[in-house]
Amino acid sequence: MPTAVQEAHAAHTTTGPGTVRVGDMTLGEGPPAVIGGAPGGADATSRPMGRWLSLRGHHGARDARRALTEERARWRGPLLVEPFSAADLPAIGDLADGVIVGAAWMQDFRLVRAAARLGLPMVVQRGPGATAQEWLAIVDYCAAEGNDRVVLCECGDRTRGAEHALNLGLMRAVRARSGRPVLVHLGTDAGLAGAAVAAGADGVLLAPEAGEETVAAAVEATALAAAVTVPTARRAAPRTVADARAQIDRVDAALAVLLERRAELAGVVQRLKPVGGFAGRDMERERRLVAAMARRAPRLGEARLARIMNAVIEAGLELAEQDRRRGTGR
Ligand SMILES: O=C(O)C(=O)C[C@]1(C(=O)O)C=C[C@@H](O)C=C1
Repeated sequence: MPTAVQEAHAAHTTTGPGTVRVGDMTLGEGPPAVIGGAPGGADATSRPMGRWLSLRGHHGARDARRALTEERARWRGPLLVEPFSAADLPAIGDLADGVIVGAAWMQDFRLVRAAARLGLPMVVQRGPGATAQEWLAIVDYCAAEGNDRVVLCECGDRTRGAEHALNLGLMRAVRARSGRPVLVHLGTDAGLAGAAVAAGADGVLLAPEAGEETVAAAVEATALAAAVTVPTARRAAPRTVADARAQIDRVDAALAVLLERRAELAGVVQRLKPVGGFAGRDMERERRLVAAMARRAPRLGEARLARIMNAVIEAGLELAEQDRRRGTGR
């Protein structure tokens, strides 16, 4: 059964780009992907959907086959690899699920073509300062080798002061123009993960060394952004019952994501308060949060919102008490 986030995101894809499968990850469909960062242990609540590895840092000094075999021992999921040179391609063909054409490689057409001939999905990064035209030219080089499984990745431009200025407008335009899934490279900072997805990205790339907390932040921000952007972005007035119901379904999918997150946070409060659960109920706090919501939902108004929020809050308290009894709370 699809999750609420997948349902919320489905609308994104009916008119969105084509899809590219990398191992068992589908880019351009379903929830936005988070690729890279700490693989997460058995008890991790958030894991990346895929990982990537660059062989460039070793300048060819490290044996690609050995590096990839080691990575495979740590990570069984989808693996993308950036070669240092054409010499790395046979190992990548045998052990990886996709190739990354790094931002610094954009002008190396021979390497791009040789990599495309592996037949694996390609993630083509935009080099600093490169125009949409130059970026999309790489896609044509891949296509010329019979490889149409291309994903684009916005990596930003170097600016004075800030090292990494992402161009989300360019990313959005290229996604629409090329009909291909697009990722945004965030490095070790997940702060723009939600903004990237809200701007239309199909996922984000984190630095391979990004820690578990960064992965968790990116997973949460991208899921929430996908859930809330899709229903509010499509405000065309529905004309039939089926249309209106389809739009309601998308809004409900977003609500489900938010309600799940709210329950999780309310559970944290129950564990931290001196008296948690129903016994520690704080009606003044509830009244204030309803009043604040009524300012955003004036047509529903305080009285109706109070009924809705009472049910939401009681469901959260029930769940928190159940978690406490079973010792399962996060
Ligand atoms: O803020 C608190 O004290 C909570 O316990 C959280 C919460 C909520 O779900 O928002 C739950 C119960 C309280 O009556 C008030 C608010």
